[in-house]
Amino acid sequence: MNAVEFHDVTKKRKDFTLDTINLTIPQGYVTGFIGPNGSGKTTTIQMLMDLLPPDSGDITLFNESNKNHRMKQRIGFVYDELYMYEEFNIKKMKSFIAPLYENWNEALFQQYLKEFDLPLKKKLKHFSKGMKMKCSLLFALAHEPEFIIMDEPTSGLDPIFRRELLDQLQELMLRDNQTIFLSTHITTDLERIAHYIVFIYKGEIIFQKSMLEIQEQFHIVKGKREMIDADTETLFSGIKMNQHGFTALFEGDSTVFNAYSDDLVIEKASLEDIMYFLTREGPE
Ligand SMILES: Nc1ncnc2c1ncn2[C@@H]1O[C@H](COP(=O)(O)OP(=O)(O)OP(=O)(O)O)[C@@H](O)[C@H]1O
Repeated sequence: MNAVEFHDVTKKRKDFTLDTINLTIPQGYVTGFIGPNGSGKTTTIQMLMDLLPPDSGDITLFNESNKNHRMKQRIGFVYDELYMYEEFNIKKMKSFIAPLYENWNEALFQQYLKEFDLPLKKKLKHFSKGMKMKCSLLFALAHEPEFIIMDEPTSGLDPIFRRELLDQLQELMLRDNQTIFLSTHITTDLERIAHYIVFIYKGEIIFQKSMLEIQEQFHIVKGKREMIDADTETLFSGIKMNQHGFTALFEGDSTVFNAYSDDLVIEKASLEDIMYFLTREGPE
């Protein structure tokens, strides 16, 4: 079962097009959403949350249209922009938000408020970026959503809270059928908690794969310069040359290089490596 499905979704903006997006977010797993700046991650999430209408295509949430407002009860949305409520403090915000949710858990709210060390009566406009993110997280978690959507949740957080947040998310995953979709530039966070990765670049989904497939399929290969010619070049992505040799990304079964094991170094590629080499113009 998928928590979310995008079917042929297209959105044109001034200098940018999200082009025929098809993606799924499987229920019960953590899916990481990665891509360089300006690739379309926030635009995709805004459309998912029905904050921005697509030009064409359709989006379903738990097999129903994402325009169905009942679905919002089941979602916790975490992001760092709370500007609508800048004049509010947490106490006032709670008086507006809590009644909207059937599953509002006041005890959990109080527990997180204490854990996150947030002031109840300070205006949100005086909050730091990290405090805003924690505040967004507080409200998202307090209604016990079964699906949490996060747009760069760890970006403004100090390393200690970031790690605590990841532990918290891992704990939430132990709950039945919890689903998390999380956009981030901190790919090492995803290497710790994600089961699936969606990679978007220039408005196109480049791949959607499980972490297991990624670990098995992507390799960094290093070798001598003279090994790169018109034929071998096509095997690799983002070839990087220097005076000592080449480094490139290889996608596939690395046993094809077994006969060259004395001349090549082959390592597993990290998510950062994959992003870097797939978006590089090579060879150079
Ligand atoms: N309101 C808008 N009007 C027109 N273009 C926009 C608007 N918001 C975003 N864009 C453009 O859409 C493209 C994708 O932006 P988006 O914020 O979705 O990318 P992103 O992957 O989330 O980037 P980042 O990692 O930098 O947050 C960019 O080229 C951006 O300039």
